[in-house]
Amino acid sequence: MRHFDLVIIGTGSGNSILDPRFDDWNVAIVEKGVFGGTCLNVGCIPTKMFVHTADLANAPAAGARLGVDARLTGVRWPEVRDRIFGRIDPIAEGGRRYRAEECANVTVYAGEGRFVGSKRLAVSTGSGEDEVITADRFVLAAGSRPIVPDVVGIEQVGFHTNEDVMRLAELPRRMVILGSGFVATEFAHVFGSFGVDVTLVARSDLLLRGQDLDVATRFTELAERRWDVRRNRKAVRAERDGDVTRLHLEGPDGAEVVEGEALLVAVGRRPNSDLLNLGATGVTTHPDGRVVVDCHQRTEVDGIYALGDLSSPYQLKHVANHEARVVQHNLLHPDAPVSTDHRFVPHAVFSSPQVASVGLTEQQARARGVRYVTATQQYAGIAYGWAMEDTTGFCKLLADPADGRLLGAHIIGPQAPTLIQPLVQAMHFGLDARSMARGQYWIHPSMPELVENALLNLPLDD
Ligand SMILES: Cc1cc2nc3c(=O)[nH]c(=O)nc-3n(C[C@H](O)[C@H](O)[C@H](O)COP(=O)(O)OP(=O)(O)OC[C@H]3O[C@@H](n4cnc5c(N)ncnc54)[C@H](O)[C@@H]3O)c2cc1C
Ligand SMILES: NC(=O)c1ccc[n+]([C@@H]2O[C@H](COP(=O)([O-])OP(=O)(O)OC[C@H]3O[C@@H](n4cnc5c(N)ncnc54)[C@H](O)[C@@H]3O)[C@@H](O)[C@H]2O)c1
Repeated sequence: MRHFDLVIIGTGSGNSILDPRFDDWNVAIVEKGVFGGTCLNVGCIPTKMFVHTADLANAPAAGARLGVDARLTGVRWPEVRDRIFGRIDPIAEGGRRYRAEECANVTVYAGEGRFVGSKRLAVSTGSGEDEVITADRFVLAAGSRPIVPDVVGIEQVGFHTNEDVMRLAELPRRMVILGSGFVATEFAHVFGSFGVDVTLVARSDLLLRGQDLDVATRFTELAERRWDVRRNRKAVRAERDGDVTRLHLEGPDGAEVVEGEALLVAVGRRPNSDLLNLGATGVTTHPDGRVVVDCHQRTEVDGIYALGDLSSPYQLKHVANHEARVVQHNLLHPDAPVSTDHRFVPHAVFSSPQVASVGLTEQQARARGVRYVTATQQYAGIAYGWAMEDTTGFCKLLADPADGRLLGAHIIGPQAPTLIQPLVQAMHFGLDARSMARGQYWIHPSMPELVENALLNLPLDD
């Protein structure tokens, strides 16, 4: 039985832990899927390559209003798809080859890991025979996977998830998307822009309902102009009839049916902890399946760490990367561990319009009884937004009226993920709203004046 100094399960963020400081460690990496994990292969990176392409496909329609007549004459889906994965796949394979062939201290196991005892992992290698390996330390970085909702017949209809929808052989004429969060709204933008008729089925009253209420409301209003949005619907049954998938819904007006040539399921992701038989090694999980870790990313078992979607309350790549850096430090310096900082985790939804957010929403501030004031600045009210003739975007801020400390920031509109970053910085480094607004130049006429004016609008105590 081979024994290692360290075994890493999962090659998404887990793979980034190894740097030259680990060159004299005997390490095994276990990966059951494609090297590089979700973000590279089926998540952040390819989706944003499709989103960028979708934004271009949308440009002619947006131009007409401003007197620029252009026409979208077609989207060459097979070329778009192959261009994107022609860039992604070699990176995944290159990463695997580098670890397997060029890192003398690293053994790559291509198979599924499953604990069979205390710090004992069985790896299925496909040959029928499992290999059991042991280690002093483990890093659990096994990520998450799409949830399949409890809908009668769904397993039989051949639904898609983010794992395969970006590699469709051809664009469907119509697509039904079940879900109303990040994945659903990003893919609705992509496929809708490419000419697919999108029907979005939301269980809730609002799309992106985790966002600040004003943002979610505005996003939902705009989405209803682009896609066939069915809100407050419960999907009860799915069936396939030739090329068509039908989804039977129950809603406020009773039963109805939506249909399309493709069905995309995007109703959230669950941690892969259930695949690891963690009980055998003493690692515990929360009721939602997340591995229990402390602020140093340590599980309850000495020497076993966890990170990313497997354990985090945030299923975001920048969070998984941050947690991987914490684990990396703590493996090297177990007697001087550093902590994870989850205080101000931003996120962005790359749909259309774009959305970005950090800190408390107004509904969270109210529920927590926090004293706050808010201010909202429309894009239309700053020079560049006015020049663009934007009529729907805004920046909303929440701050402590006593000291001007920012509590939350929410932007919906062009370049929202970029515009939010100075606000993330202000929150991290404790910069108050007044100093931030008045203590520096803001380039005129540029988009960040949106942030400047939102800050100036805050009704802070004198
Ligand atoms: C469509 C989509 C778009 C996204 N876009 C963004 C975005 O724009 N920005 C952002 O911040 N986040 C985004 N995310 C979220 C982001 O991709 C994840 O938060 C991040 O990739 C999680 O990284 P991880 O290392 O925890 O897990 P992963 O990258 O999923 O890595 C886990 C790896 O472990 C392997 N594995 C699992 N179980 C086992 C086992 N038992 N044995 C061996 N190997 C195993 C898996 O095959 C996988 O390769 C997106 C997610 C999706 C689905
Ligand atoms: N831009 C980004 O950073 C990005 C992009 C994609 C995914 N992600 C990450 O991946 C995670 C998963 O994305 P997601 O969109 O799958 O999940 P999500 O949690 O964002 O949204 C899931 C939605 O599905 C709804 N839902 C749940 N069960 C349902 C059912 N049976 N029928 C209809 N609707 C149902 C929920 O109410 C929720 O609104 C995100 O939370 C996010 O952390 C991030």
